[in-house]
Amino acid sequence: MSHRLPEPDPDGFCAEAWRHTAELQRAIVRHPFNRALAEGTLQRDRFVFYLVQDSRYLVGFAQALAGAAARADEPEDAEFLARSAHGALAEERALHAGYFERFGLTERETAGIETSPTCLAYTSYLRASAQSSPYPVLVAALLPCFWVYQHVGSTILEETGDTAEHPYGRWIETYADEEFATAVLGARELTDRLASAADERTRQRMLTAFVRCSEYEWLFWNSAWEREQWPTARWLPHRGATAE
Ligand SMILES: Cc1ncc(C[n+]2csc(CCO)c2C)c(N)n1
Repeated sequence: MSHRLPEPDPDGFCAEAWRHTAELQRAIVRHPFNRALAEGTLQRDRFVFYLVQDSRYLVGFAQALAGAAARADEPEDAEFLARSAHGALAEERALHAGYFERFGLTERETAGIETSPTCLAYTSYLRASAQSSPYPVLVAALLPCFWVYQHVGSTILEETGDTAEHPYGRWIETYADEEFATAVLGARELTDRLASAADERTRQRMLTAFVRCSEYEWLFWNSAWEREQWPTARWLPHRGATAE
């Protein structure tokens, strides 16, 4: 079942951030990668590239969430952030046990796929935010990961309807399910609350972080569509994949 989210508080940060990125959010849903994913015509190697990058992304994202949990003022917020960090790592494990196995992906094949420039840039931005941005700015950087995915997942699910026979059904279900929708609402509520207590400069920085990470979400799908490589790789001996 699809779970469309209720609209955010119209006077809050989230409503403003979504309005600000509305065109980009539409472009994300309409990106050829997501069109092909919805239609079930996405080529295996594009999806494999995406899965491998995503499993690396999830580890970095979980580290940034754990950093946010360590900095939260309220125990409930720390619990939410730590639970989300656990969720991201559980998702990474599930990718391995589920899709990696289903697509017959061996360690050798995945190790041969270099972490892409986009994946490294996005995770590096999140890790750097966890280290040196004010806590509200870090939370705003983490929000697109929740919200943009839920938006894409629920929009695709509305188009596909029944996912039982869909080759990417499990992926679609994960990001359109109810538990995940609850997590998105939690992330939005936290972000709105921090923004309403923040000064104008911090709020501006929150918006900048939200926009940047929404851009990285687009870049992430685009990099899988194009199977983005390091243009410099041709001058280097073949490297096995590393975390960095
Ligand atoms: C590039 C990229 N962006 C967002 C997600 C979605 N996501 C991953 S973990 C998590 C929250 C914790 O369960 C969310 C929303 C993804 N998989 N890959």
